Amino acid sequence: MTSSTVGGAGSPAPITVTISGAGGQIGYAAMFRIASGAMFGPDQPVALRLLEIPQGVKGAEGAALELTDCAFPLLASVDIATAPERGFDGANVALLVGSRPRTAGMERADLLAANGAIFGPQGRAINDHAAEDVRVLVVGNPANTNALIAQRNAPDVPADRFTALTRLDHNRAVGLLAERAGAAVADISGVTIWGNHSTTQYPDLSHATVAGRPALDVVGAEWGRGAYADRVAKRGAEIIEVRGGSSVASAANAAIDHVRDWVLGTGNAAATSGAPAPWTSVSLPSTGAYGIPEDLIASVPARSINGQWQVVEGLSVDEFSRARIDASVAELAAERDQVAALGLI
Ligand SMILES: NC(=O)C1=CN([C@@H]2O[C@H](COP(=O)(O)OP(=O)(O)OC[C@H]3O[C@@H](n4cnc5c(N)ncnc54)[C@H](O)[C@@H]3O)[C@@H](O)[C@H]2O)C=CC1
Ligand SMILES: O=C([O-])CC(=O)C(=O)O
Repeated sequence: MTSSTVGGAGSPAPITVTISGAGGQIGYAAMFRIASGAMFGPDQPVALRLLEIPQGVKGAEGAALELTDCAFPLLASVDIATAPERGFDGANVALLVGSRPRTAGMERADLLAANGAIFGPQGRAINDHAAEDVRVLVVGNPANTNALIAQRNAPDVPADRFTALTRLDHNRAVGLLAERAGAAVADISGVTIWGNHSTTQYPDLSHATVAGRPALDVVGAEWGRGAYADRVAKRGAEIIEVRGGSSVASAANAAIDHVRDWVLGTGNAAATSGAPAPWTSVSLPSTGAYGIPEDLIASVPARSINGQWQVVEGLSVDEFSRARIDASVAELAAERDQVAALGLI
């Protein structure tokens, strides 16, 4: 709908980013940063596709007007769509943010059915219309199972292009650890979020370090495996209680971090230098690593190398961690069984 042209001769072709639920809060918080270059860097133009349902279109239209008013040099075009087929046409990156929130008295099966009605058709539209290199990040809850539904409805797209957001949980875990340890965020590494983006997730400090020292020694295992892990897992509810609304800017920031690291890489330099690369947490279709069944989309430690997520394998898992990982994976398996029973996958 609005349109401008970027760059001159030699400028790379724009990357098309589709945001579903673009008229909502996270979409609004994400799109200006994406248009400013936060996702792909200062030399890469972007084309934005804003996908909404009719009730949400006004929000997307208003945001598009403001995008024009920002005069972002990297923003090649903005289009608004209500049909997924058009919204995902040629998409290189798909951020699936719009979903059906749980309302009072709603059963989990009703929630999964309502989301199946969104993520099934969106998966099919991605399958049929997105660019060959499409990368999908599901933000809308229940994110892991919504990603599984979309993936199963897109049989022609490589399965590992479907991911769900646990980077927000990861960033929360890093931020809260740095705060407790009195350390800089840059001094923290080796944190992992395992399992589901839900309160069963396991924020794991077993391999984390603070300025090179084992994190569980720095903060104490009792706190690190107790109150801390609990607070990370329930941080979403804490934000809702304090703010009176769910996380928005931090969720948009995490989605941008996830896609930026996926496309630009977390470990390219280390892969060639032989130095250990930092990892992050990503909900990926399981490779079977760490005993996670292969048909689940579960959070694991991962690095992106040459544009592909690779699970960090071979980390030791003690009895405590095993039980916590298994509990969250069991919840994912139960969600998978429910959507399978509903015929959604
Ligand atoms: N994975 C994560 O870490 C996090 C996930 N979330 C989830 O992200 C989702 C979005 O959150 P907000 O932006 O705050 O919600 P919001 O309610 O402000 O926006 C959602 C938008 O999605 C649109 N929408 C609904 N169905 C759609 C469809 N079929 N196609 C296109 N658009 C559709 C709505 O019209 C609305 O504008 C929620 O499910 C929330 O629970 C939120 C924070 C963190
Ligand atoms: O519970 C919500 O809707 C928001 C959410 O996922 C989070 O903050 O982690």
